[in-house]
Amino acid sequence: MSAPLIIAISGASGSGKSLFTENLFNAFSEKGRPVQILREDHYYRAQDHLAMEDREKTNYDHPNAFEHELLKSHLQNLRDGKSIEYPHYCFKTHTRLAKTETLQPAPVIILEGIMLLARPELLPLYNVKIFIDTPLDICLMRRMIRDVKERGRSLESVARQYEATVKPMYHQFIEPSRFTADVNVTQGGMNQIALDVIKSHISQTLL
Ligand SMILES: Nc1ncnc2c1ncn2[C@@H]1O[C@H](COP(=O)(O)OP(=O)(O)O)[C@@H](O)[C@H]1O
Ligand SMILES: Nc1ccn([C@@H]2O[C@H](COP(=O)(O)O)[C@@H](O)[C@H]2O)c(=O)n1
Repeated sequence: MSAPLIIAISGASGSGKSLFTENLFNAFSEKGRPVQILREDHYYRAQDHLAMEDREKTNYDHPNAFEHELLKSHLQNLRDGKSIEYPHYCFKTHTRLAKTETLQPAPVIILEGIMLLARPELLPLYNVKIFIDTPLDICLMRRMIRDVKERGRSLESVARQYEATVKPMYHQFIEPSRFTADVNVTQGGMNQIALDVIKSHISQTLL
């Protein structure tokens, strides 16, 4: 198998990265192209050694919160045609789950996460870099709803975390990383024209 096409999708928390990724994934799966999705969230560091109250104090919006060395070696393995043991993460307990999942290499790999374009050492591994450019107030609104419904948070804790780390780290690391992207996508995960343009680029590259 020739080297896979690696597409990195980044942007603020709540910008629509996951939705965009799923829409792109569906477009390729329909055509029978095996696509593998990797989420940077799964590479948050394990924190089993910390008490819950200490885990709650971690800055999850700093690049060092992720084990990017592991992500990098997984990308290299997939590129070399080798399978990986993909970690799983729990947002409620703030740590990795014990189980991993064996993932096989595929012709298209879609990666999504907040810090993917902020780590210079990862950039050469990507063939296409996309930034989902959504106004922060919209991201916050979506995050509030999602984190309360799906990640076991209270409204107060979402607001506190947003002020303390999410917003300042966005300005320090994520926002400047948009300039490394090949494509900046406005209007989030449902921007059909952006999806079509990217799909057509990928289809041509895979011919
Ligand atoms: N364009 C959109 N319009 C309406 N809701 C959206 C849109 N994009 C994303 N959402 C919703 O907002 C929430 C956060 O989006 P998600 O894709 O998970 O963001 P991210 O992965 O960037 O954190 C999800 O519930 C998602 O369904
Ligand atoms: N234990 C954790 C780990 C991460 N977060 C927040 O998740 C955000 C990134 O994930 P998205 O799916 O929203 O892109 C990031 O902004 C972290 O603050 C968390 O709250 N708890």
